Amino acid sequence: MDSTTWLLVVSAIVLCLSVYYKKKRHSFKDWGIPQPFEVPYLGSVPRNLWKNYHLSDLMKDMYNFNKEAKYVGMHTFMIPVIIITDIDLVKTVLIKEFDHFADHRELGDAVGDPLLTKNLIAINGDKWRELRQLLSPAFTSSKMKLMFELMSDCADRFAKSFSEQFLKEDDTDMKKAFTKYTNDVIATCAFGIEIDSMKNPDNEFYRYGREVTNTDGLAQLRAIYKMLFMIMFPRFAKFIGMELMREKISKFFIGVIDEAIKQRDEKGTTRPDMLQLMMDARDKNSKLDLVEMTAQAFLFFVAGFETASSNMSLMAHEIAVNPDVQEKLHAEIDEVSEKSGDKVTYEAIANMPYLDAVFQETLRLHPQLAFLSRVCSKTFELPPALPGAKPYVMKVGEEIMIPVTGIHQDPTFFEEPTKFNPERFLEKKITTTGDPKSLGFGMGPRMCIGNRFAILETKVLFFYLLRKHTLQPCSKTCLPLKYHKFKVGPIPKEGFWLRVRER
Ligand code: HEM
Repeated sequence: MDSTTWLLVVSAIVLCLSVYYKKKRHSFKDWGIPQPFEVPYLGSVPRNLWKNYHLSDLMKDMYNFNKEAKYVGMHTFMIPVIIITDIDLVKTVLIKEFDHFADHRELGDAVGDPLLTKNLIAINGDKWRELRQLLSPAFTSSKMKLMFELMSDCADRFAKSFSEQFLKEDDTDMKKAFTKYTNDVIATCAFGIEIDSMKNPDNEFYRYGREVTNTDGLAQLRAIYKMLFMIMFPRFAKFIGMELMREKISKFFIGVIDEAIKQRDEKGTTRPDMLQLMMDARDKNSKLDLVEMTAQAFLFFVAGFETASSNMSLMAHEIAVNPDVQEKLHAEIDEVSEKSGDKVTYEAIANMPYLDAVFQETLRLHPQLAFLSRVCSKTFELPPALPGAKPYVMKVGEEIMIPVTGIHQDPTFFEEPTKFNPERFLEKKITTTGDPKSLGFGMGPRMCIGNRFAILETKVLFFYLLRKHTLQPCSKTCLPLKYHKFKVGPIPKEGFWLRVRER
């Protein structure tokens, strides 16, 4: 081909692409919805790739893009998204009008693995309502009280191994250590299996847990883009055999649950764990089959393993770099320890206001999810984005996001928002449930079902850990803390390193 032909071909391609783009992209501006500059076809995604820009920075920018607006618009690649920035409207979509925004984006047919598509977070509509109702009794305070012993044993054992392994080290990889604890807690509470990952880090649970929640290098970013590709081009993804998780892993987890159920059914034994509660629900109305039970246990495993351990790492980091906070926490732990002796009780842990405030402040300053997401399930008219603009009618399938990091760092809600200050939660003006300014566990009927579980396992861990240890920054500690742009969660590039010393 000569150069003129090349030029014609390239121009024709560019023309086709721009006509297609104009036809497909959402014209937010026609509705008076503010929208920042975006790259054609990629939307706001590239912002996340240049400079040191983390997803939470994107959410802060979107929240602050137009302070007058109730919502703004952006695209994730070609998918249009409405970002809700008005706090009353946040409450409306998450609670008051929940029926219109009850769904999550589905992974679609391309993701064939039932463990990823049949779990609570992935399903919608009546199926979700039924399953949520069925699983909710497993997470009540009384059930947490029953599981407390299992957690407490793991925390006590973990703290002892922690001393043996890390007191002589100059620096300790805290996230790696905490995933061993969260792995053991969730294995015992969700799967009914007792493991000691500090002593035996080669167990399959721990190995597969690390694989499915891999946040090293570009692995996590690759997985997210793969997932978006599967959502946008499901048939092509299926055709080329794309998979999000190795089949071997899925088979392993189904095998574990199958074996545990068989053993309990045969021997007639019971155990105060999540599997037992699902088995009881199965016996009452037989709505849960083996794969569905495994899908739930698997989701609890992933959430418990990764989200909870990241949150613990951030809490440890803030405790280490804020000696005044650590001092107050030590004082509270010593007081409770004196009264309760070697083994702490559920009631004692539940009545530690400073420990609670440190947990809440960690989740405020470093929410695990930078945004909450909902898909419109019934047409809904949003009020005008700006005074004088038209109301926007959201259609079924359109997506909204709530920019959690933007809200959590808004100085009108939190004085000196970037400062780690647990005292603000001692005043009890803000609660983690039912307050649209505090969204670390989400809000409304679709909020985190495991929030009590996560709070309890974290508190009991820090009780046993800080009773005997002091946490200090070391040469590898990321200071000031900066999340790595390629990680989805709030994780620094170098990970979470601290020095641990005996008190
Ligand atoms: C500190 C640890 C954790 C944090 C910060 C966290 C946070 C969240 C958030 C923000 C959501 C979305 C809520 C929404 O969209 O409104 C969520 C959903 C969920 N979380 Fe957690 N989570 C944690 C630990 C856990 C644990 C330990 C479990 C299970 C044992 C769990 C199970 C779930 C489930 C099943 C959902 C989906 C609920 C639904 O769609 O109905 N989470 N979590």
